[in-house]
Amino acid sequence: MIEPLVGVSKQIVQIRHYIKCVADTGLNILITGETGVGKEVVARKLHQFSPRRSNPFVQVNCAALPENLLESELFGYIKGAFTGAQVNRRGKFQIAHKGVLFLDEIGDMPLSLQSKILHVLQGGRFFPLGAEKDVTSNAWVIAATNFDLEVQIALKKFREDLFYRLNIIKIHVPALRHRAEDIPLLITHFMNRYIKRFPNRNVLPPNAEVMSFLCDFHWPGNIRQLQNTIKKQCVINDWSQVITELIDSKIPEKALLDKNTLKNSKKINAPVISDSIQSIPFSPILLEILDGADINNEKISLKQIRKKVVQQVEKEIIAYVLDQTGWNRVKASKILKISYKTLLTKINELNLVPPSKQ
Ligand SMILES: Nc1ncnc2c1ncn2[C@@H]1O[C@H](COP(=O)(O)OP(=O)(O)OP(=O)(O)O)[C@@H](O)[C@H]1O
Repeated sequence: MIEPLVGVSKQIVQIRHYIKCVADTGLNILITGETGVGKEVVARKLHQFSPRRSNPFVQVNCAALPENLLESELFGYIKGAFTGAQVNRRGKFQIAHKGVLFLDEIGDMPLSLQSKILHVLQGGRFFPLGAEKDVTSNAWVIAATNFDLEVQIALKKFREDLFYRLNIIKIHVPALRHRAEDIPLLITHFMNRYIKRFPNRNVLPPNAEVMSFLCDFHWPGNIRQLQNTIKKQCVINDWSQVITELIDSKIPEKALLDKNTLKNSKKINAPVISDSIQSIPFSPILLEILDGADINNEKISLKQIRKKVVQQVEKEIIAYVLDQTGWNRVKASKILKISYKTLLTKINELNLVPPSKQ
C-alpha cells in the first residue's frame, strides 16, 4: 500500500500539486528536508503518478553501506569481480531500468561514487564491477537529502556538477513544526491505523489540552516521531505518560517549559471512547466537538454540529477535487455534480483559495 501524503497545510497542498506537474517529466528531482518529514513518501508519490508506475521503485540508502558495498549495490558485478562474487549480480541501476531509482541520503555518498553517478546521469551507461561491456539504464533518478548540499559543496564533500544535475527540480518538504495545521489530521490518520492494529484498548484520542500540546511541540523527528507517539498512545493509552516520554526524549527550551506546565497540571482529561465506537475513524472535527463534552450538557446542539460538520466535509472534498483538477472549476463542478455557479459560491463561502493566490 502506498502511504498517503496526509496534510492540509498550504505547503503540502502545493507539494501534491507539484508532484502531479513533474511526475511525467522524467527530470531528475532532489527532495530536501529534515529527517522524518516524508521525503520517501513524496518520492513514492512521484513514482505513483508517473508513467513508470508499473515498473519498479528501487530504493538505496546511501548512508547505510560502506563505499565498496554501495558501489556493487548500485552498479552490480560479474562473477569473479572480487573475492566472494560467486555469481553475476545486477545493480540497482539495472533493476530500476524504466522505473525509479530513489537515492536516499545522497549527501552521505562518498565523492568517488558521486562521479560515477554523474557519469550514469549523463549517458545512462555504466560498467558493473569487473565487466568489460557497459550496460544501459533508463532509471529515473530521484534523490533525497537532509543535508544542505550547498554547504556540503563549500566543504568539498559534494560535487557541484552532480548537485546541478540532480537539482533540476527541487521539492522541499518543510519540517512538521512549520506546518502545525497538518498535525490534527496526521494524528487522526495514525490513530485510525494503530487502533485497528491494537484493538480492544479503549484508546483515548487527544483532548483539547493534549492536542494543543501536540500542535505546539517542536517535533525534531518530524512525522516519524509523531507517528511513534501515536503508536505508543494506542498501546499504553496514557497521554500523560506518552507526553512525559516525548518531552524527555529531547530538550529544547520550549519543551522544558511545556513539561513543567504539564507536570504541574492535573491528569489529562480526555473523553472516553467506548468499545462500540472505537473502530469509527475520529475526524478532527469530532475530536474537537467531543473534547471535554458531557453528554448531558444541553450545549451540544446537534443542529450546530451538523452545520459545522457539513461545512468542514464540504470544504475538504471541494478543496480535494479542485486540487486534483488543477483548479479547473468547470471540471470540478461536473465531478461534484453541482452547478458551476454553486461551486463558485461555495468556494467563496468556504474561503478556498487557489495555490497561486495563497
Ligand atoms: N504526509 C504524510 N502523511 C502520512 N504519513 C507520512 C507523511 N509524511 C511522512 N509520513 C510517515 O512518516 C514516516 C517518515 O517518513 P519518510 O520515511 O518518508 O521520511 P524521510 O524524510 O524520508 O525520512 P529520512 O530522512 O529519515 O529518510 C513514514 O512512516 C511515513 O510513512
